[in-house]
Amino acid sequence: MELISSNRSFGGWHKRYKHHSSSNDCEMTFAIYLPPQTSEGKKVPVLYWLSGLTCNDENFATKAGAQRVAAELGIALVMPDTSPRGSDVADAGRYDLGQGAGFYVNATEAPWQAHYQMYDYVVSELPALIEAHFPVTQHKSISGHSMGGHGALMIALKNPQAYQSASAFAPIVNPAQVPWGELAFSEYLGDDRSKWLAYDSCHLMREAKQMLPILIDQGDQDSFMPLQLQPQALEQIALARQWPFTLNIQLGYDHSYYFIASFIEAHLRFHAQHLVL
Ligand SMILES: N[C@@H](CCC(=O)N[C@@H](CS)C(=O)NCC(=O)O)C(=O)O
Repeated sequence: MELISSNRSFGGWHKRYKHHSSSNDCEMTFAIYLPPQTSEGKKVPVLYWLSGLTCNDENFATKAGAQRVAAELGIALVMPDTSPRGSDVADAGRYDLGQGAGFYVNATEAPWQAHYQMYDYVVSELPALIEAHFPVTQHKSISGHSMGGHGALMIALKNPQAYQSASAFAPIVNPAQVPWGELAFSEYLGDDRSKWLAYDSCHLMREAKQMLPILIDQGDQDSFMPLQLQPQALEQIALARQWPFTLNIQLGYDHSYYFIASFIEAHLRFHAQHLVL
């Protein structure tokens, strides 16, 4: 692991690293925010943040303003990249497929399967690396935005024993049924739609055996909501299953980090209720 940069922030440290990922078979970059409690020798729980299309580890770190409340609560933030990267990694020359658009799945189809193993990276490789090298406990929760909201909900629904809680901003809840997901899943997973369901939050919630608390915020002025996001589809399933689930529709808010920055504090405090601090 190689340190790229280190910045003091709200009494803690924001650090960026690169390392060779065995899952993705390429060099990956991630960021970690270590709150001030870790300087006092304390181990803290972790909130993993998964970003959306076109992002890398820096969008959330520089635009969401999460560090102040993470420092107050004593929660580390881990921010992976959104896909494998590099000149020998397949790409598509468009914003919603390929580099910057890994969709947090394990690709099975050429040319993607050689490097696009983001599910294994986020679920297994990265937590093992973080827990081996930083003063953190094994307690973790997961959150994300848009494609990363899909990633956070899908990963938590598939691994309810590994996460205390999950939250999302403007998530793609039904990727098997909307254009962004249909494109990505047909490329990464092939044309057999039954294989897509393994990564579809609506399907996973319908089938789930174990429930974990979920919070979603969605702006009603988000131009992607009608076609790509549809969080009400997940809410219907949650209601039918009496799931511990909250969907807040926020009036006037769009899809941007201005929206995320407005409600990230509420998400951090939600996760703090479920993590051992
Ligand atoms: N570029 C795309 C939109 C991409 C987009 O909105 N990306 C969101 C995540 S889905 C984002 O977080 N962008 C980076 C940023 O705002 O910092 C378009 O114009 O249609």
